[in-house]
Amino acid sequence: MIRIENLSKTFTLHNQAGAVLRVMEGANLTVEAGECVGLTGQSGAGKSTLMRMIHGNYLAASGSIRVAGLDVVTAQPRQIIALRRDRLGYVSQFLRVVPRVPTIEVVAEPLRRLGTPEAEARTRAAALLARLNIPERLWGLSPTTFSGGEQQRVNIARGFAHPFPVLLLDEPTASLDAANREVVLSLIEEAKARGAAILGIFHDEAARVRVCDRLVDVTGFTPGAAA
Ligand SMILES: Nc1ncnc2c1ncn2[C@@H]1O[C@H](COP(=O)(O)OP(=O)(O)OP(=O)(O)O)[C@@H](O)[C@H]1O
Repeated sequence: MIRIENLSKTFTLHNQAGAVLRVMEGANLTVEAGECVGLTGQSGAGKSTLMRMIHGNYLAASGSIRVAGLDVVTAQPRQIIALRRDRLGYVSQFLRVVPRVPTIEVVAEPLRRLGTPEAEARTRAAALLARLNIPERLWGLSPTTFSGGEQQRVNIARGFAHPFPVLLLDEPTASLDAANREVVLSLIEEAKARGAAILGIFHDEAARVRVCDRLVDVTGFTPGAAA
């Protein structure tokens, strides 16, 4: 489902005399269907950079990243847009939304983009919002003024609305209380059970132990570290 081979990444700092940072070299990683792999490694080791490359936000210097059959390193932008629409979900830590769009629409939108009938999309969105304990009186409001934890839960509801075969999770339990953390861990377990391939960053160690089948330390992908 995710197959990364011999991946390298450099950053060119155009505002600093074109300095080139080599941040990753010879990275290999596979995530199979039904498996959850956790990325570890100290701050700055490259966990987020790797996730952004898989999502197609950062361009690799070389190597390949096959996600549900598409190599995102060489793919055209429209192919990446299609991949994100139906096969690759990404739950980042922060919600980014268009102002004034009601919460229920924010959550239903990924389904509507796939052609799900309006009523069905809203029913699914409502079920997820209820499960994540977002009070119904807030569903018609834009989430822009919600608390950090509420915004994170709206983001999770949106990320889990469509049963993506591949999911990237960036600290999905970061600012949640115990009850909501439990809901999110159950959603992850259910996604694994239906065969999703999941790659995540979990600073919450207990969460990591519970949902991850394997851990991969990205420090091994630091230039010079590869054997
Ligand atoms: N857009 C960018 N431009 C230049 N350098 C970057 C950029 N993004 C990341 N880096 C560099 O790449 C390296 C890896 O950063 P990254 O954010 O992937 O680490 P991380 O393991 O996710 O860290 P943390 O746990 O602190 O979030 C760092 O040295 C960082 O400074």
